[in-house]
Amino acid sequence: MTVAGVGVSPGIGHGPVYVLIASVPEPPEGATYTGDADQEKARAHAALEKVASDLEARGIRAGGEAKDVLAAQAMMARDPGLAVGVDALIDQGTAAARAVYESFGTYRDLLTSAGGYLGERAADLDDIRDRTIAVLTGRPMPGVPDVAAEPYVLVARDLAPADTALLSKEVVAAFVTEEGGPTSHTAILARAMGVPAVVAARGATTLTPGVRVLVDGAAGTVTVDPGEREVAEARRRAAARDRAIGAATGPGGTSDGHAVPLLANIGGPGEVKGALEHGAEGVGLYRTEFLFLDRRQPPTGAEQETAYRAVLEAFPRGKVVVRTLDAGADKPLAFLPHQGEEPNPALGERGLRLFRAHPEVMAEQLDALARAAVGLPAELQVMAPMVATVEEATWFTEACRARGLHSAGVMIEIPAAALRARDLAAAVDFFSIGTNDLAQYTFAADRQVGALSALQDAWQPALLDLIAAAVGEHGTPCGVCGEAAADPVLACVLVGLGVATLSMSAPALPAVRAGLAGHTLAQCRAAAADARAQSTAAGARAAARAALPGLDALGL
Ligand SMILES: C=C(OP(=O)(O)O)C(=O)O
Ligand SMILES: [Mg+2]
Repeated sequence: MTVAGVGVSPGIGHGPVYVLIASVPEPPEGATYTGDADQEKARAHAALEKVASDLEARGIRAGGEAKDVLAAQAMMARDPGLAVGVDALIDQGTAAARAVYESFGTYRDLLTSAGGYLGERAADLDDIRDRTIAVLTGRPMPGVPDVAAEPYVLVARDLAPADTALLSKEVVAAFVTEEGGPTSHTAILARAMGVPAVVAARGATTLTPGVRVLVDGAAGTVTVDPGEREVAEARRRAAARDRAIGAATGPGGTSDGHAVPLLANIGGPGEVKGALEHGAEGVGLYRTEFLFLDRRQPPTGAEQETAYRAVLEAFPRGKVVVRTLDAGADKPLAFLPHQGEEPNPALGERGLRLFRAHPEVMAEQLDALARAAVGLPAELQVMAPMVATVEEATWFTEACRARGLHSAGVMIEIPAAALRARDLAAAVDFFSIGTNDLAQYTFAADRQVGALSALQDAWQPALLDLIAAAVGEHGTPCGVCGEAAADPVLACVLVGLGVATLSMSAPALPAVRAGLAGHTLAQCRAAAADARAQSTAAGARAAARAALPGLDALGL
């Protein structure tokens, strides 16, 4: 049997299925136990202690801030008051699992009514409750195991950044999700980790836990219980492709010497090593929001400065494009609450718009960036996300210049900005096209929704037209940092459209480098023209391939 989806991170993954459990069912009201009360209490205490020590061990493995957060959670599980509450309920005949559920409920109400920082701890408490109930009822633990005897294939409805924070290639053989499109965060994280991934795979969560599957992250297939020969053949093909693309080295460019700097998209200093290993010439998109996610307080200016400096130091001769905080919509931040629920978060107060509502957060970030660059040779460029108008672009660049940040640009990810790039060009030093959001807003298709993944296809001719409009003839340099740049065929088309730099998840760099090195600038231009002459995404892809004869030999 094969489950089909959309391949978003190439490579072959093989291993047993682990289905991510999102929640543990509530133990039935009025549940009782048979047997001895002391034994039931001992079971409850042992379960709480197991959860506490597991959390502590995970914290030690993760280190950093996660260690403190998990240690604090372990302390909650060992709270004597909680145990007293559980015991009292067991004395009244309530089963241990239900007693745990109800005692945690009392604590939860206290925390949420206190509000603020304490209120935000309610989610931690729910996590401990669910874990304890899972132990008591013999159910699988919610959350993702971060150690395993053998790398597993993680199957989920969707994955949040917090689910994957502790994972690595050594633990996960592949990701498979039912939701998500090519630009969803599951896809971006998988590519950043170099782990094969298939999204929009309907029915994947019904796969039997433990069954072995073969995931082809390029073809978008998940084959259940494959034969040994099939696995070996898939691995052989992937290795041959890796060898062919690994032969291209050095700075990015076409075969006739048109330079196209190849840059990395990173989420923090932790990804610098991978970027360098894959030959990144600099950073084209530093998504700073990862420094702010899952925090109850924003990072201090000094903490930000350290993170930015670490990245600038790693690229003494290259450029580093730092994007200011892109919060809101799919990246909500606990300390920057919205005024009420937004009915359409992707169309709401996000990116630069949120910064305008909280100018003190932007001031602190820009000041930290200016300090981080002092005395370093790297070329720091700063850009704002979600800019729609000249007025917004001007507001941002003026704020940068006031702090001595000399290269200030904006992302082009809203159709209005692409259409009037000529006007914005006068206000900024550079552009970077975010094709993920540009596709989302062009096709009115939420990038998190798996069912709409076809509309997230960056080969859609309408998107190619908007990219051409953004590059324009204004002379302001324009790069691409959306996931479209990671497709080696599309990368040639983007260069043919006049895009100056390409930035992508680091593991995608070798294939893009090889694709460009196998073609001339004239071939890239012809591929772009042929693709734009088509009326469908499939037609555009086929036309571009036909104009790029070097792809087959590279296995691309
Ligand atoms: C690069 C982009 O930004 P993000 O994926 O972080 O929204 C984009 O929208 O293309
Ligand atoms: Mg974006």
